[in-house]
Amino acid sequence: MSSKLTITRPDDWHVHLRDGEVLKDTVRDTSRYMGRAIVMPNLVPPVMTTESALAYRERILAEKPTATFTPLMVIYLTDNTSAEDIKKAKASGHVYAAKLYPAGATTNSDSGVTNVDNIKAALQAMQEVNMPLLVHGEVTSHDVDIFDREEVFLKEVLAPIVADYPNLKIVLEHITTANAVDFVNKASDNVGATITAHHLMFNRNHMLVGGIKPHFYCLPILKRNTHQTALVKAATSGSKKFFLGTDSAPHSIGAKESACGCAGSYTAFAALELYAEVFEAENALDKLEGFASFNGPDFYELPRNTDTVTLEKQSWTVPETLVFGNDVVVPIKANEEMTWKVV
Ligand SMILES: NC(=O)N[C@@H](CC(=O)O)C(=O)O
Ligand SMILES: [Zn+2]
Ligand SMILES: [Zn+2]
Repeated sequence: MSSKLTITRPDDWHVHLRDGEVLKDTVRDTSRYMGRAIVMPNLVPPVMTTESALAYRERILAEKPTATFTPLMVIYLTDNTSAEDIKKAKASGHVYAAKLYPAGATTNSDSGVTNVDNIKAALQAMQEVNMPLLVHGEVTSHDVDIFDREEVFLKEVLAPIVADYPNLKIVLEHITTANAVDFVNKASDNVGATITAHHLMFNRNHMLVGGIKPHFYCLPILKRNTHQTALVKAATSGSKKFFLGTDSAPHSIGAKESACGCAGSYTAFAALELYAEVFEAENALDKLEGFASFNGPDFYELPRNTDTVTLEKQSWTVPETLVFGNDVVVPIKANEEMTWKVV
């Protein structure tokens, strides 16, 4: 086993950089070796217009990311997003996608879409201008069990969208089930999916056995180990439909370790290292470059990065906390050993 691995510079196709005083910390971590990042728009208030996306982009750039880093902006779909809004976003040259949050499904999704019928004009325009639809794929009805919400979304919401807009590019974000893997595999090449490092490394036992561990609480929630196994198989399969999206979603320690803790896990401090552990355990390190550096840009029809990053076999301990503005965030695998390091 060689102790070094050099791959084309990766990108993160789903990340939460947040805003304000924490932005310098998230931008530093994500830009450390990611070439580009699809920046999620679920701020308060959300990034709903081209103007707010461009202003947010300027705030990110003002935090002086590494010279190799480019933020790719996303607008947040609401019941009121029009075809004109989409065309304007596309024409800006800096908005690369629009995001469907079913209203109430996850962190800061209250202004999201209440019924997909309300965004027909926007979806039609996205199909026309070739702007990908990014999807948080969970239904929100109270009578659907939280562990079934992704599976039900596939049947009730996503399948009709795929059928009605066959030329629309769709990324099913942060997939968590074997059902989602099957759905994406059976769909056309216009349908892809991101997979997080934490959904590859963990299942619901990690979150719930031996005490409830809030830092594993994210949405869609970790599922049983059979689903985890299906995700690992998909990510390491070499299929071009699956690509790296960390869904790194930091919340301050107090917001997580709470009687009503926020959903989201922080992984951007060591994203590629976490994925490398998973791929190595599967004897699939040769598939990491496709997943991390090729499949995403190919799906988005963007050029692949042209320089490289090198991972080295190196043991190090994840800090207990990391600086997060004036507060701290507890990273995934806090106090635990890592085996790879980007050098
Ligand atoms: N994944 C999460 O658990 N949380 C994300 C929102 C999201 O991506 O659904 C966040 O913004 O905190
Ligand atoms: Zn989400
Ligand atoms: Zn997310």
